[in-house]
Amino acid sequence: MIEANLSQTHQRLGEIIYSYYQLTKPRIIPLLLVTTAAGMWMAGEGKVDPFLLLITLLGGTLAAASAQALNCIYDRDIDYTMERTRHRPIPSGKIQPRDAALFAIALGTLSFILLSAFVNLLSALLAMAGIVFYMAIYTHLLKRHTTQNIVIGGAAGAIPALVGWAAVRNDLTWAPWLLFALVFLWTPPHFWALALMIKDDYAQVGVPMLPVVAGEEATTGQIWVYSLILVPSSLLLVYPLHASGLLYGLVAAILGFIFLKKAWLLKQVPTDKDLARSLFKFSILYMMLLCAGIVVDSLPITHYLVGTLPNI
Ligand code: HEM
Ligand SMILES: CC(C)=CCC/C(C)=C/CC/C(C)=C/COP(=O)(O)OP(=O)(O)O
Repeated sequence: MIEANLSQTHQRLGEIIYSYYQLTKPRIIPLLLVTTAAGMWMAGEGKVDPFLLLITLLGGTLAAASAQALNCIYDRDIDYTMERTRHRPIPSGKIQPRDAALFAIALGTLSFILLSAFVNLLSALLAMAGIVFYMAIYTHLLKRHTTQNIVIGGAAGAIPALVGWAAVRNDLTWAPWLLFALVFLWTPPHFWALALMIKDDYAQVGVPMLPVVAGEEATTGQIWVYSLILVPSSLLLVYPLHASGLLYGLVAAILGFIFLKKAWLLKQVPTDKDLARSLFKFSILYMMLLCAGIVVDSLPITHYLVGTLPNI
């Protein structure tokens, strides 16, 4: 009897922990951290202190989780109506908004304390700016009011790259701002490709995502324009900034070619959901590999190997 009660309590506790985990939209956080790591390695020119890395990624995780939990509280009405989001912890009644708010405040506070105490004030303030921008500008001001919601709001998702650089150098030069710009330019193709697939959901709750208001043709046209700016911009890290080298340049060029091809194919058949899905999925791989390219390119072993290549 006691054993059965204990096992029930364990199970209940497990469910509660899982619900809080879900509240942070955990699947998105790893890619945000990958952009932070790219900023760190670029700033450290291949050498990053493991303790600094750990604390920065932990602080970044806590800040992003806090931002997502706050977003879940604010958007609980539309999340309840949309099929994709109906099972989130707040609309499904697993977590009360008040408890979620306490959780989000605790995460945000912990992030600020960790980053300011063990990293530096600039990175802590940037992470806080990310939370405020995502909530106040994207979620509150823009999401339900303009088709440009994710273009301007996308700046929040680009801040973790700045956090990474600032954690190592305690400043912000052209190179981190370019990395910021790459994530910023990448966000519209990333999100609109997905929005093309789930536009009926957004239409149902009156969120003016571009495909809902302007239609598929205009959206794929915009995706194409942003992709056309993104791909050449990614090479600016090599020249004129010299913040990354030829290996990264090669990776960026190959990834960029595939990105442009997928965006172009989608532009030809704007209603094809498979092409939209393909671009959305590739957008995630693109950002992951682009950042991996920055990291690998910065490593001393890469410099050594590139140095041993015969001059052409
Ligand atoms: C305003 C900007 C953005 C919006 C509106 C947006 C929106 C979304 C949405 C609605 C999903 C589907 C998630 C779900 O089904 O619950 C998604 C997936 C995803 N997003 Fe974004 N996103 C944005 C920016 C970013 C940024 C900056 C990153 C990271 C650098 C990112 C990384 C991801 C990843 C990794 C997934 C796939 C998650 C999975 O495996 O299901 N997103 N995004
Ligand atoms: C430094 C720092 C903490 C930055 C915060 C970055 C951050 C949390 C970016 C998230 C971007 C994102 C996935 C938005 C989802 O949009 P949505 O909320 O409209 O998606 P939904 O339709 O799934 O709810």
